[in-house]
This record gives sequence, structure tokens and C-alpha cells, in this order.
Amino acid sequence: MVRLSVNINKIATLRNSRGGNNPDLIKVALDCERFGAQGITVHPRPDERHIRYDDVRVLKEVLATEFNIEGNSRERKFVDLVLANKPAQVTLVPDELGQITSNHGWDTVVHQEYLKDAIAEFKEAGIRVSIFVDAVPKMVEAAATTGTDRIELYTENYARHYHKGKELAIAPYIETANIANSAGLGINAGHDLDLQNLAFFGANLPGLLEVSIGHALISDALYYGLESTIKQYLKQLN
Ligand SMILES: CC(=O)[C@@H](O)[C@H](O)COP(=O)(O)O
Ligand SMILES: NCC(=O)COP(=O)(O)O
Repeated sequence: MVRLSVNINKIATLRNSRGGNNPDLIKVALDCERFGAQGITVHPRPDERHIRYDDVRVLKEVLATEFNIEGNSRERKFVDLVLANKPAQVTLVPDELGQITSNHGWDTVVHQEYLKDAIAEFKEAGIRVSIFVDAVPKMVEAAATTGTDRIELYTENYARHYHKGKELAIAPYIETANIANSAGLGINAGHDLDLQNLAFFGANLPGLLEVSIGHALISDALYYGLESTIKQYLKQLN
């Protein structure tokens, strides 16, 4: 079974736009769980433009499902936040300051030594580690030497090319998933997955354990409502 982790960044974006507490991020997270989501993902960014560091502390107290915190481990503030709150999983993403959204995976060849150290610190604290990578064989091969438990395949390219030819779009992902599986790495995936492209990805990616989905899912919820939307996403995965 592929698990669905709902990324609630966009709920925080909406809340922050008016300065109050509407929508209530914590209530939405709990409702996502109640509607069947198997995890909650947040990606606090240094400017706290959506998820605030305080949100992470509250979420850690109340969530019953898998808590996944994504972010840039080069920010010491982020590392300290994760170590203090001990989520089930941390996903390391090589964001640049001021990026609109995540737009590339780690260069695991160039940053191999850095990643080994960063990953060891989280693992010593008992936190499962995943690292965000492009579907490029040498990046996944080098990821396997860093000590990470999992990789998260960055799926924007798959999503962008899906409608032009889904077999071609998924091919590099299958190739890299096979490498990850042989190396004993768990596989997560995320970015721009949606109700159109998810089922094919879930059915054809060998060893896929978890997807984290935010932008499209929250957008769909405007039309279908949150409960129906989450159930529709879960249906794509089963
Ligand atoms: C790591 C990743 O794939 C991103 O999708 C991210 O979690 C979304 O971040 P934003 O919500 O800030 O665009
Ligand atoms: N890790 C990917 C994620 O959490 C959500 O990405 P998106 O669905 O907002 O593109």
C-alpha cells in the first residue's frame, strides 16, 4: 500500500494572508487524518511564509499519523527545529533562499560528505531520513552511500510530461526506483502529483512507499471538499 501524506503548506499560506487563524491549520491537519490521510507533511521555510516554526511544535503534539518535516538542513534553525520535535521522518531538500517552491533534488555526488554528516545527526536522534533527488541514476546511486533511509523522487518532470506520454514520463523514475530498491533504499515521491497523474505513478513505480501531495490536493478541495478530495486521492493509490 502506498501511503498518502497531505502537505498542508497551502492551508498555512491562506491563513497567513489575513493574519488570523482562519483556516485553522491544526484543525485541518486533524481532519486530514480523520478523512484517511496516513501522514501530514510540512515544509517550513526560513521566511515562515506558510508553515511557522510554532505550527511544527503544535502539530507534533497532536498528530496521530506519520509526521514528515521537509526542509533545508543547511539552515541550523531547521535542524534544531527537527531535532526538538522528533518527527517520524525528515526530508532534506536543497532549497535556495527565496525559491518560490522546491525545484531540484540534491546533487548527491557533490554533496555526499555533507549529506553523510547531516543524515547521521538526524538518525542518531531516531528520526528516519529521506533525501529529495531527481530521477537520475547517478544521483540515486550516490544517495545510497549517504546513509539515508529513503529517497524522495522529485516528480515535477513526470507531472509535466505525463500528458504528452505517460510511459515515457515515468521511464526514468522506474529506472531509478530499481536502483534504489537494489540498494535497499525506501522510496517516497512528491511534487505536482495530482488526480490525473497519481494512479499511473502509484501502479507502476516499483517499491513506492509514500507520496506527499499538497498544491493540487488543496486546490481540488476547493471544488470537492477536503473529505471527498482525500478519499479520491486514496482511491488512486489502492
Ligand atoms: C519538497 C517538495 O517537493 C515541495 O513540493 C514542497 O514541499 C512544497 O513546498 P511549497 O509549498 O513551499 O511550494
Ligand atoms: N514533497 C512534496 C510535497 O510535499 C508536496 O508537493 P506539491 O504537491 O505541493 O507539489
